[in-house]
Amino acid sequence: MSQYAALIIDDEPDIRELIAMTLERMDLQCFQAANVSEALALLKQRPYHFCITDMKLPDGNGLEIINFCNAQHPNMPIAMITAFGNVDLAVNALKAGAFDLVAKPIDIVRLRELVHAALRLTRVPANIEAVPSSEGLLGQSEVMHTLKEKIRKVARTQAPVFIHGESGTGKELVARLIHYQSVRADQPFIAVNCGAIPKDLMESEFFGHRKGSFTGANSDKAGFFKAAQGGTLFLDEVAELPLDMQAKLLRVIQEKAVRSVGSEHEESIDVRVVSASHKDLQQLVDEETFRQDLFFRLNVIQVSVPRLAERPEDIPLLSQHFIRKYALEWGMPEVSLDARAADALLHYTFPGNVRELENILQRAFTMAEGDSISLEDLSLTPQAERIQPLLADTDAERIETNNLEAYLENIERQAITQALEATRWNKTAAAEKLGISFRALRYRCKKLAID
Ligand SMILES: Nc1ncnc2c1ncn2[C@@H]1O[C@H](COP(=O)(O)OP(=O)(O)OP(=O)(O)O)[C@@H](O)[C@H]1O
Repeated sequence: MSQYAALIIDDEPDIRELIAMTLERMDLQCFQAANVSEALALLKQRPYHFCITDMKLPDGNGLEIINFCNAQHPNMPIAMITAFGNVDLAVNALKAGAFDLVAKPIDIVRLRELVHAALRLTRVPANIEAVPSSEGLLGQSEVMHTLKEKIRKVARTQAPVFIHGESGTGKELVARLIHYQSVRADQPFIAVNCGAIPKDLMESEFFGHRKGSFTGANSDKAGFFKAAQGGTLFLDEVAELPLDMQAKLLRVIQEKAVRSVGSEHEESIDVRVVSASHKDLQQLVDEETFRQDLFFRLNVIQVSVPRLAERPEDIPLLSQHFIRKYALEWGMPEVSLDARAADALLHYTFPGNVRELENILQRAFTMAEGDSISLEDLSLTPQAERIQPLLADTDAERIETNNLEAYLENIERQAITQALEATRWNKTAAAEKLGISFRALRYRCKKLAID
């Protein structure tokens, strides 16, 4: 007897038959329904390992099936059959929790791949705590529970995800968890910082190049998309992509194919794109620095990562985790925070979020004498200094100079250094503080020889 059961919902008997034949060859026992009410009746009778439903049904639509299953069978992957060009409905289906989409006319090879992926879901740990602890997202606060639940749900679909949150909140960690909870867990996870790639190398870094296609291309290179084949490509700081690159990226995502620089052929790719930014992409779209169509593609599902200030109750747990981590890494005995230090951390605002907390504790750990970390060891920047405007008194002075350029460079250097110090040399956070892009900050640091 077959190990798996599938439910096929479509009002066209030919399509149901085609899907049933394909699935039966894959050793699935198939049940069929021609409309929503038949489907709901079958869903109430027994569990299924997989469900595929048409979007438009005579007495309703596929979203009703998804909503019913979200409540009754939350672990069953549901694929949605969509008519070509119906992007809005497709996006709604993914947002509602559909596992993946199948375009009409149905491509049997693609359907088989999709069913394989759906059945693999049963082998993926449903519980986020089952992921190795080094990868774990720490936090017992309510906002973190909500986030973990969302990650669990999102990991079970193939939809693109956009992760929004301030610098250092753990966006990359969230992206990794989405990958490791998904059917792609045993395939590569490739993380790319879009703000750190030189503009003229972008195309070759993303899509690869053929040997000899430009000066310096001494061998074939695969590029990020091909490196992530079968897995997940994480585009961090996606707002930093220049507009021409955004257009190329959109094309690759739409076509599911890449052409390396210097190659004549396109190669098909199967990569889930997860992106992140601390910036408000909708605002960038309004300002016309980010393409609306790309935003629409990337932002099918949005996950927000809370600031550390929104979950102070997690600070003790995180502190203990980082102290233990450095004690282990450096082979030293574990220390604890004394009462004043613990209290100060609870009331600190952490513009650099969890990363800043980690940096503070790493430094304090090296400073600590004896078996505890004191308030002094933490060297917290006083609140007043952090909110003082960067250049508070320049306009009060009379400016006299015979070298305007050097004078301005000096002010620029001062502003950048202060922002870097205030963010513990976290360039992403410093750039945000200064209101410039990560790339612009990198360029200015280089120009002004700030190390
Ligand atoms: N909830 C958490 N539990 C444990 N460690 C965390 C958590 N959140 C963040 N971290 C740690 O904090 C550091 C920063 O996290 P991460 O790089 O994921 O942040 P980010 O939001 O992607 O930052 P950026 O926007 O600057 O790229 C990492 O070392 C990460 O492991």
